[in-house]
Amino acid sequence: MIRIRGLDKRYGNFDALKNIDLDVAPGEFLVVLGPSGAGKSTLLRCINRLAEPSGGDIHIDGKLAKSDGASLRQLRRQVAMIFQHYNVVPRLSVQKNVLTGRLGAMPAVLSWLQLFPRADLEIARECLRRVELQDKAELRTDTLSGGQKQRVGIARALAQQPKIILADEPVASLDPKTSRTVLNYLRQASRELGITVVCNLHQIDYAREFGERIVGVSGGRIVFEGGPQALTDDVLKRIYPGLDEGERRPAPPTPAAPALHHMELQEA
Ligand SMILES: Nc1ncnc2c1ncn2[C@@H]1O[C@H](COP(=O)(O)OP(=O)(O)OP(=O)(O)O)[C@@H](O)[C@H]1O
Repeated sequence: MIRIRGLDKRYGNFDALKNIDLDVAPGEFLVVLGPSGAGKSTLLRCINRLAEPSGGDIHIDGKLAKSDGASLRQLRRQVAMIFQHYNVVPRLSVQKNVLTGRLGAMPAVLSWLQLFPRADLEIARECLRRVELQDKAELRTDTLSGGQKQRVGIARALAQQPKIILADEPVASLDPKTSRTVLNYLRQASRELGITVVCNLHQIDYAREFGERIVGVSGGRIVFEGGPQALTDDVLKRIYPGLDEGERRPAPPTPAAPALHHMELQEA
């Protein structure tokens, strides 16, 4: 579904990605693991052309990705994105946020007027049902907890009916229990709908639990590719050079201070 060959991305003199070769199979749930600054976000942003590669080729579903307007529109319809900070519109209802996933598929005049055909309203309802937020459809999105906002982000991505979802650290701002819930919704959708998912994660334990395959990125290069069982201590040393064993161990199941806010807002 995704075929990357010789991908380079430079920012000035800095090599953010160096000679990346990567294949992602249709329907696969691939986790990209690596320390901060490794190049994980840059990799996703090159795949959907939010960042222009400095060299190399990316094929999506057999087609060479290009940067002209028509190619970009087609690419953005096929590839949805989920962000760390949810990127929902706070004052809009949950349903309207999900419907924004339909805008790329609508005639321009209807999207300007925000007139959604009945079929799109049905798609939005079905996507909200998948993340079990159908009862919150009419609420303003800023009344939801962090985990619920990310479920809206997933529903919006699904409403796009994409072939690929790129998830850029989708649970970095959430406590462990909520993180697993959110990743489960994403995995379920991928399995049931056959959507290819590339998911950037910081957390080793989630990578092992959710990744069908894991790619380790360090210093802009792929330093590991394999199944969760192959993610040994030696491999982790390659992905996280300079960190001692204790630091590489999964975080204890207590939420970090910033996540407490989300915990307080969670549903009972
Ligand atoms: N627009 C930019 N201009 C200059 N440098 C950039 C830009 N975007 C990213 N970089 C640099 O490229 C490197 C890789 O960044 P990237 O955001 O891809 O890392 P990451 O692995 O996603 O990190 P994190 O987990 O902290 O988000 C970093 O050193 C970053 O500072």
